[in-house]
Amino acid sequence: MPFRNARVVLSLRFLVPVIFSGFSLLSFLLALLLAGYYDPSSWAMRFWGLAVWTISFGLAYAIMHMMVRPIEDFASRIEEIKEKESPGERVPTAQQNAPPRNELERFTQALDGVTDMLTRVESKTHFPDMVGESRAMRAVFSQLLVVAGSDTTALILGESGTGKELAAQGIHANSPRKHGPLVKVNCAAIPDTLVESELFGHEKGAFTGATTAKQGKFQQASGGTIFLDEIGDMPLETQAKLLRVLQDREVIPVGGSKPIRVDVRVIAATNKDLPQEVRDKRFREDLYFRINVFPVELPPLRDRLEDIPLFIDWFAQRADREIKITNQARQMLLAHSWPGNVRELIHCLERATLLAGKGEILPAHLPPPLKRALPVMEHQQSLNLNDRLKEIEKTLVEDALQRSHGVQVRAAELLGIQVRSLWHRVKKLEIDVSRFKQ
Ligand SMILES: Nc1ncnc2c1ncn2[C@@H]1O[C@H](COP(=O)(O)OP(=O)(O)OP(=O)(O)O)[C@@H](O)[C@H]1O
Repeated sequence: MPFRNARVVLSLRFLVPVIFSGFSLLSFLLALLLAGYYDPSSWAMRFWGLAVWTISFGLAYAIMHMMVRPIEDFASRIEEIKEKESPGERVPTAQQNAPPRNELERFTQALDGVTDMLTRVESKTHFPDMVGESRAMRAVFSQLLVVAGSDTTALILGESGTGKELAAQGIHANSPRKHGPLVKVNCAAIPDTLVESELFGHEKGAFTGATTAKQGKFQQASGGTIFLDEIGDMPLETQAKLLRVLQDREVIPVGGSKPIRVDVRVIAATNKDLPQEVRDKRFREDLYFRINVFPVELPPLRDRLEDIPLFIDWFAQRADREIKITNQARQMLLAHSWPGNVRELIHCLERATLLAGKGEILPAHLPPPLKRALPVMEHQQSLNLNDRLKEIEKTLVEDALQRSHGVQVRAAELLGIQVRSLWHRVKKLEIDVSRFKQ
């Protein structure tokens, strides 16, 4: 969006005068034509034509310049303030890192920065418990904020430990139902036979052991939100009943016959591939469509490694102590693929701070899977600068190719470079692109 703004500004500055002077010239010629003085071979007419064009261009340019200049100055001032307030705080992308080549880029970068700053401030206010300033997380925060404002069913997707439950809490806390209850149900943790009575309640004597009538979670959540965690593990029979509740907004307790109205907003979450579950007939297709109204996908930690330093600071704040970490240990945290995501990172930091005592966290304090990166890092450190840069470049290019499944135009976009430049690098680094194609 800011890019477009900058373009608009430039168009205003140059295009408007060109159009305006063009029209002036045309009107001048038309006036001569109508008055019967039009003669293309006349030097006087050419002279006055040129004069009309130049004067109208100059006039329009001066007016546009006066209007546009304050906007550009404003953008530069914000850029300066931002630099002073948070020097080096952000991890810039390849494109952001490059110095601006012209006015247009300077302007675009300044406005991009303002947008970034605003969303970071916003996400900290709205989701104080969620750490993350990476682009991927800021995209998630905006989606969470959008869905929070409505009563729509939200479906949170993502690997285990990526923060799905925190996201659900965030949606509820930012929703108009925030003063109502947030009731959590872990569909995977309840025995199949009890899921229905847990969700919808039961009447007295509905089954052996039901000595009293009991309200279900849907009723408990009335006026608020119900969070159906691990919905992919819900038994098929209960899925059919849940579908009816979502359609009719009524529950019938087990053993009962009278429907009870419920006013509940539903948030569901799963780490399962629901379309695959549907194909395997373990999840009802109609329920999938019913809950897949507004899906939000939480990125795995390996796709937002730039958030790791923030997690270290956040962890130190929670532990109420300063945590020092050696450069090598930090590099190891960044080199790990974090299959257990944030949960694994938190456990790793807990363990390392305990082992480190009052000292710095060293590579030795990190768990064995992280130490696997050590030989690679040592190998990298033994290389000279050019070879190290070449290895890093190769890793980044290969990573982009991996993520784009070998589509080079997409990989170039991910890297923020021209596709020609990518071709050159692929050749120079002797990368076989075909192995990334699906
Ligand atoms: N962005 C985050 N900021 C702070 N803590 C986080 C973040 N994401 C996850 N956590 C922490 O990681 C742990 C796991 O998070 P959570 O239970 O929300 O994940 P989940 O995706 O629901 O996991 P699962 O699928 O296994 O239930 C929790 O301790 C949570 O506080």
